[in-house]
Amino acid sequence: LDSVVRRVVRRSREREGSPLPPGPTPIPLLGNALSIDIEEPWKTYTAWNVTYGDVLYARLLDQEFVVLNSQSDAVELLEKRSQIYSGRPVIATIETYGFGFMFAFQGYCDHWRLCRRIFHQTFRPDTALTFLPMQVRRARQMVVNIIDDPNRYASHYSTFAAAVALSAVYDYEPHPRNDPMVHIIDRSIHAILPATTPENAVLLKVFPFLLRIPDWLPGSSLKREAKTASEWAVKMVETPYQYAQERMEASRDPTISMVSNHIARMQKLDEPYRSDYRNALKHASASAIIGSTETTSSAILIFTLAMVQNPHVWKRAQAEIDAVLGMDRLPDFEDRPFLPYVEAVLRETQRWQPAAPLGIPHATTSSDIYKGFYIPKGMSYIRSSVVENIWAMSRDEARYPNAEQFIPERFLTAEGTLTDDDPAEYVFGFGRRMCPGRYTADASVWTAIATMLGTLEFTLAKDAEGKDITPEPKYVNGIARHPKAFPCRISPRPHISRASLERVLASDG
Ligand code: HEM
Repeated sequence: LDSVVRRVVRRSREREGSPLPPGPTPIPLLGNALSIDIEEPWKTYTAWNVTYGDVLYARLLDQEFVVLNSQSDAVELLEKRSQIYSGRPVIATIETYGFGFMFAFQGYCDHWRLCRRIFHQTFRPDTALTFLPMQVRRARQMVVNIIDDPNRYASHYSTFAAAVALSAVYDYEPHPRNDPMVHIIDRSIHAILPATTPENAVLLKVFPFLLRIPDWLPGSSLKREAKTASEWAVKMVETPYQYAQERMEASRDPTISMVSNHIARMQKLDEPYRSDYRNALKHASASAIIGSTETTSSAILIFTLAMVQNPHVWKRAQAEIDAVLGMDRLPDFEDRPFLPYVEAVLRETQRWQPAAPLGIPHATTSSDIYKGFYIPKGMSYIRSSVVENIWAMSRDEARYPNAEQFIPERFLTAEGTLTDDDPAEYVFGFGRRMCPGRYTADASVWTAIATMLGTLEFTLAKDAEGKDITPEPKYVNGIARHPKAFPCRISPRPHISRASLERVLASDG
């Protein structure tokens, strides 16, 4: 009791009379747990905006959240005061599930710094440019796979997303289907997803004994899930790394990838720094694969949903592509500046259903005062996060009238040129923890969308009686969010065939 009293006194001294940001009144112990939509908390925080304003405070059991609903506050704190806003809260389940290697979830420490530096050397804007031809080739291969087997479109999207990352990081070219490395990634992501849902994180925190109960007792499924996930985590870190290492040793021609570049650098280092570096390289590499697969494929799924629901959009985009490129060429990056409507479709895809609606929570390394409010320190006697509510930014009705609707035209001027409003300024997060894969992500999603628009049509699926099936998407929610595959019909445009695409792919080399 004495220590709790001391902490409360210390905190009230720190606060110097500044109140916490406004928010609904918490009830003892549970806090606001009963009024937060645990499945989609971003929607609750967005709804609270009206009553409590842009900066608000909520508590869920012993976790407290300062939620930033506006882009300007997120820039003000997470960017301009990034020195103290770049930590991460501890998410109990991540470690338990064996995914502590992901630097996205590590605090503001030296290991995170080294991982991020290694990552940045490969994915910064100028080096990311070298991936563009590979990304175009992969997008075209994805369309061939869709034409071959349209019903498994969601799986082709994840293969595309994984293939881009695997090429860049390990110089690994997966098979279009049933690739063993893609299988490891898929299984790992599915194993870790439950750990990132707030329900499981809270369950494990409140009932940590769930991890210790015998396998045969009811309730032991969490323990089993955690064990399976940890096994996949080891495979995820080690298998592709070994592949790259062995390939490098066996080959006389130098391979070009993040891992081979850094292994070469590492040889010049002395122990023990060399083993720290090797660890960081393995962790940065596996983080890149996990960070890119779910988010990139989610964006393409969201795009597909928007196209099926709004056929006038893909028709207008195709008219633009045909007018600029003609009918005998597929979009490439040099066409990008001349396709403003396609760009507007990309922006609206990112805004309409952001793939990471709350980003990844930040934590402060010391307390702060902002707009007269007290912002608690990340690791005080209760854990505090500072959350960027990307969902709320995308739902700002003053900036995006009819925000629930998919309207690419909102990013175009009356003359058809692009406006200055680019959701990339918030969908990738803020400050020192901002998504370091964003240049590659943007290029992957653009080339996927542009290639699909140039080659495919998106219509409603029909039921057994020939009636249209209207998709009612269900979302899988965690830190990242994606719609589950829904019935739809994706077919080649009349002038496109598998053979014509194969010819293009052969000439791509
Ligand atoms: C549409 C695609 C993507 C979206 C919407 C997205 C979004 C985000 C967001 C919101 C964050 C958290 C930022 C913050 O804390 O403020 C993040 C972090 C991260 N992203 Fe992405 N991302 C995407 C693709 C990628 C790709 C392709 C990669 C890898 C090549 C990647 C790797 C990472 C990593 C490693 C972090 C953690 C950074 C850190 O904690 O220092 N992401 N991403």
